[in-house]
Amino acid sequence: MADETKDQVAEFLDKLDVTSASLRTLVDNIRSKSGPIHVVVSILAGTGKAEEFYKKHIPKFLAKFDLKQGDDYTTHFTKSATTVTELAQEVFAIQARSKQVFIILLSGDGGIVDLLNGLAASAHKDGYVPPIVAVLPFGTANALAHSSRVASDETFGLSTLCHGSPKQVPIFSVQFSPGARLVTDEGRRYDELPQTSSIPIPLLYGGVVCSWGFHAAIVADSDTAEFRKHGIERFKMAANEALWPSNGKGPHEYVGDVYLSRNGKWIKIPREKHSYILATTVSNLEQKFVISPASKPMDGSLRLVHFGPMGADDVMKVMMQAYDGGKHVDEETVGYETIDGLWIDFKEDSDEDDDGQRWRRVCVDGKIIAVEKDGWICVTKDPTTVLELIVPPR
Ligand SMILES: Nc1ncnc2c1ncn2[C@@H]1O[C@H](COP(=O)(O)OP(=O)(O)OP(=O)(O)O)[C@@H](O)[C@H]1O
Repeated sequence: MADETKDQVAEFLDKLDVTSASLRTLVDNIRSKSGPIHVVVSILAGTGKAEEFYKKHIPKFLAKFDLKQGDDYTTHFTKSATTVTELAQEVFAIQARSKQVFIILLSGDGGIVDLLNGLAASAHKDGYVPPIVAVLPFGTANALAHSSRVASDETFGLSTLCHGSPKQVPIFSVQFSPGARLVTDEGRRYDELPQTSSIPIPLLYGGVVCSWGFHAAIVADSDTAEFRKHGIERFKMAANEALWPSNGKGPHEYVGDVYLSRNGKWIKIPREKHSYILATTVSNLEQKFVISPASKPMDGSLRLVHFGPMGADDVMKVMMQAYDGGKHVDEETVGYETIDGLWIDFKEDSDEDDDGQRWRRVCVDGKIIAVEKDGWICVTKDPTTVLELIVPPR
């Protein structure tokens, strides 16, 4: 963290008038109903700066609102990749049966998706009170935070936390064919996914992106401790390897049948091979990477960006246009449409070597799922309010 940034946060805190902050009202309201307050610090998110920031600023910040650690709020530092999911299932979901839970989350998109999935089963039951979450963006891409303008100044989201108000996080569900597995531990492990309770169909919820092809590949390939050291550059490094692989082949042409649904009708994309299939509820996948320029903060729309096989230079050109304010969607070669759902039948047929699996990797909000040979996924908008996120005032 740059010294200048530290000073800007400290300066903001010194000048903060807590009486005029909407957080004052929110905290008073939550405390009057004995609602619990939690701070969750994802210590390995991004380049690992969340813990340092927490220690320097958060207890001091919360003390301004008469909140003391232990008495008024509980702090949780992640101990493993499953800490946030476990907290959501074992603590927050139970409390949310009757109370408004308030969570300050120092993490990237991964912390949000873990909360969503840990709470989703409870959220579909009567009496559930959606927790309010304030995110301080300490991840690599922070897509949800950038798209909802949470971190539009230099206070790491503290200004939004003080002056913003809660809004439903629009979500989608992704159902997978039964053999799909969650890829963890830098691609070395394959874990079971949660299932719908009634039928053995693996199911995940997302609030940012579901992709297959080039995007999923670079997220998957760059999710190693070695790549993570490079911060946001890790995506560009992985992109270069995917576009100009060392075996001299061009970028992979992903084989499958892709259908989108709109107004109750399923339409097949008229192409057997693809480079990029990406459904998203947000505008920005990174601060400057505007994948869906028509999406407005938390507008509840699901949009699809897609294109067929292209040479490496052309794929790179499309990506650069996305970095240039989202101009790629005006290209004739790029499909961009509002959808209600997405279905993919994977036709990548090799399963003897790693490559079959490799080309059937799907990304849901940064998580990587390997789908089995002849498998499928189905993405659908879900109207349930699982979480509310504090977003800036208009
Ligand atoms: N103590 C820990 N031990 C092991 N893994 C951890 C620990 N803390 C966090 N993680 C993992 O690190 C990852 C951090 O994800 P998160 O999305 O918050 O950050 P990011 O991937 O850098 O950002 P973004 O998703 O915004 O690009 C998650 O997979 C999380 O489970």
